[in-house]
Amino acid sequence: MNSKSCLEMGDDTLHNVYTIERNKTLGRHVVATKKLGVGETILLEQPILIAASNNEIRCVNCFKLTESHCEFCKIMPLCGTCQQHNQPECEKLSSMKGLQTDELIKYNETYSIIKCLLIKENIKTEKYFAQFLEAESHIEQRRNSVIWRKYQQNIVEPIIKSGFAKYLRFASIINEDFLQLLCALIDVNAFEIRAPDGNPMKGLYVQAALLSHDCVANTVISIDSSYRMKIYASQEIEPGQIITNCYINVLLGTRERRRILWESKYFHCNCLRCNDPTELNSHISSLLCSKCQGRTLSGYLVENVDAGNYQCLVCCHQKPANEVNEYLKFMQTRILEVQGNINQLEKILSRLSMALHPRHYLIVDVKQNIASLLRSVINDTTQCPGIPVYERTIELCQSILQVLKLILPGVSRLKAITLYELASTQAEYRRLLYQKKVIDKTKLREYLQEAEKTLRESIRMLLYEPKATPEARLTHSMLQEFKYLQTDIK
Ligand SMILES: C[S@@+](CC[C@H](N)C(=O)[O-])C[C@H]1O[C@@H](n2cnc3c(N)ncnc32)[C@H](O)[C@@H]1O
Repeated sequence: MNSKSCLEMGDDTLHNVYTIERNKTLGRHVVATKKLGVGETILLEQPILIAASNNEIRCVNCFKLTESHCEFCKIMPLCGTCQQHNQPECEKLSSMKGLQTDELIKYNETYSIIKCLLIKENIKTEKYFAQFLEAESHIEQRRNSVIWRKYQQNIVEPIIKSGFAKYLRFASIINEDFLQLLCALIDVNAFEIRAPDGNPMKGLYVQAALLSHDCVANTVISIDSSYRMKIYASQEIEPGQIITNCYINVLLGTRERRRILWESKYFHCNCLRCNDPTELNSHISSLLCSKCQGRTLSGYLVENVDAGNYQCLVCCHQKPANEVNEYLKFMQTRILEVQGNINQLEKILSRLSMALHPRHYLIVDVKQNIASLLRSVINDTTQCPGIPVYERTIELCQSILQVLKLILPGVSRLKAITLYELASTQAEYRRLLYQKKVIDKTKLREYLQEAEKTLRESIRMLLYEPKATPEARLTHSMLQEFKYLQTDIK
């Protein structure tokens, strides 16, 4: 992608299916003006800004990692392959004679703010900057916080010292607070997007940022290889209904999700899932009750936030929340220590299964890890995995899907990919059983029809993905596999 298209976002297609409203809790938010069917496009948008994350330095044209800079403006990172970046931006920077470029180059986190200021400087793009300024920043909550002080040192002071402001038309409004405001606006409103190497970057989409959060969102967000965002309905949306996006990983428990949302977006989530101690019956944060489990009554402990404990829904047995959280933190570290080791992960899984609900998020996390390692064994043509490898993969995919179906109603990429892994493992497994003469032709056909049904469900969910995405490419392979299955069945 080049930076020119990045700045042409205002001309993108806006489907006239929503209106922007405002209330006390959500601030501005997006409401459907008509009934939206599953998969219906709500918004297509180009970002106004793409910025590197985690202190990485990326070419401003192709976003690959680089250490070199543009030979004209001598500021913006530009890789050896890219000849130029956004022309007005480069010309403006080149014209700043006497600018202390060292300060900017030394503190590379300044680039995103410099680019923001240049969006305002350019009369063709300043309207997008104006829209961006209307967004929520929570600047007062951030004042003098750790992040504030970090940005003060790494962004605000270097920009001020470089003398950058004096070259801008609106120099008089640039002060420490204004630069902190821009940093806050990016943090609260940017989306995590993928760099060419798969690492995270930040993308600023002014329209899409208007969507409020819900832990069970009614949209899917997809970003293609030219960073164009597509938002489509994951389930039917009625006129007047709020259109929502989930800002965080759905495979976390309420305590973790709320903590992350509070620390990064400065609000307390009160969605249906967060307010339900069973998390929509998924029990993704529940524990086994050591008092009544295994007896006639099998209870689960769910968190009672107000009481600061976990309480059994059947026998009312209690555990202090801090004790539970310490245990979860400890087990999380153990999981990280044994990444990539199937046997160790299986051991941890048995240990977790004695304490946590079978759909607890840590159990799901370990199961996902094991399933993905087993899938690599199955896909590796140099290995001949035995029947237990297939059986275990199928079992794991099925139990992961049970959780996903509860917390991700409607269309979901995660569900589609898990369904695909299940279907292809099922098909390969049954073919192997047939080869080994464990099952006959009739049984094989029956089983392949089952895999075909699962694969069809998966493909149906990925059909709405934009063309230039990994998921669209995956759909292509899935369609091939679907054809093979149909031929085999015939
Ligand atoms: C990406 S912005 C969304 C647009 C924002 N309301 C605006 O007016 O610019 C994220 C901010 O919106 C608010 N917000 C979004 N979802 C919310 C929710 N479910 N509950 C409360 N506040 C929410 C929070 O202030 C959050 O920091």
